[in-house]
Amino acid sequence: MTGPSGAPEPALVAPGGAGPRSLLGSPPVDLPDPAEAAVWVRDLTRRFGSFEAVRGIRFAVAPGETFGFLGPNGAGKSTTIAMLCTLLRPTSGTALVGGYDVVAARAEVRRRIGLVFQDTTLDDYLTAEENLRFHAELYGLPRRQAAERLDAVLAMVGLADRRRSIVRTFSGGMKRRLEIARGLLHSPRVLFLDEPTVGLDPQTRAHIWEYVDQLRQAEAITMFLTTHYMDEAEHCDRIAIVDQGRIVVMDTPEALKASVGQDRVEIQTADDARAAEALAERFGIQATRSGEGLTFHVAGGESFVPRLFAELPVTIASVRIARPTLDDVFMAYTGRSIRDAEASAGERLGASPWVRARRR
Ligand SMILES: Nc1ncnc2c1ncn2[C@@H]1O[C@H](COP(=O)(O)OP(=O)(O)OP(=O)(O)O)[C@@H](O)[C@H]1O
Repeated sequence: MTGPSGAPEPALVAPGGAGPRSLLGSPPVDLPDPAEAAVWVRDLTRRFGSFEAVRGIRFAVAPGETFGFLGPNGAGKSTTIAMLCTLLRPTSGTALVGGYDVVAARAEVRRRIGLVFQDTTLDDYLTAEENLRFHAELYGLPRRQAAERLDAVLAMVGLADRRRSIVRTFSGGMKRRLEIARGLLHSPRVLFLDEPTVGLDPQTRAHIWEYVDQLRQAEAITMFLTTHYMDEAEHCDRIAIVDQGRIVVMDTPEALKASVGQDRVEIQTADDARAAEALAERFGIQATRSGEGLTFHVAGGESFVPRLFAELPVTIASVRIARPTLDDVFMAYTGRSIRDAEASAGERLGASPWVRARRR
């Protein structure tokens, strides 16, 4: 796999900032001392029969960091999170959470983590408060401590005034917020959120993120989340872009976008097919066609556009230049858009009865 042409290879930055790393294929990441990391993962793999869902990933998350796994459906995000939460045994490799091994010290790991999963596990027939109390008992929280904590977490997710409502009457967004509150109840060191906003409408997703961002300030907690929404990855301190069981690249969202280095140019023309041919012949640019026109990437979009008008033998109706997004980063490092990756994963996954059963 190759990086974006001409772009300097971004570093796989491990907590502590220890030196640059090369990154593509299976990158040799220098890991910090396991004792300094909230999550520490070395060469982790997971196979299902002959299929390798997670293929030797390596990364570390610093205490207090919000770290995201960004990738299309089927990339191995949930499988990784399930291993880190001790719900699935790795095939090989090592993973430590809060300094404890996820295989050898499951109970220690479980005490230190909170989970918010894609599928709701709330009891619909209990009130918000009863759901939380049940969880506090499971974790053996002393009664007074539980009561205080319950007040705090309900306030944190804006549900204090709905504490006595039956969960069945909650909207999807409220349920997700309650799940986040529950995940935080026992004051975990690391909160795992697997696609925390999947299935919610854009406005509710934005609200959930407001709460998550506030939590980061209030709790100084480490967060590990997965998402296939590019915009959500922007909330992370660092992200790992994952594809087909591998970490393709890992850095801050800003550094990743800077590494792509090229602007995205979208044009609408009188004849897109001819324009695409001319772009290839005259400028060596491969443009992709969408319903709305042509898209391509160049360094210095603004200075390129006048040349385009002067040299393209087709009338240009409109031009739009955009700075790189995480979408472009995904495209640059994997060679396809996350939407195409999702579509092909969908075809692949569609055949699997296991996945069909899991999907709502
Ligand atoms: N128990 C299982 N048995 C067989 N295959 C599995 C199992 N769990 C996961 N897989 C396969 O492993 C691959 C990775 O799945 P995983 O759920 O980790 O992906 P993901 O990135 O989290 O995507 P999604 O958001 O759709 O869950 C997929 O191809 C999936 O079909």
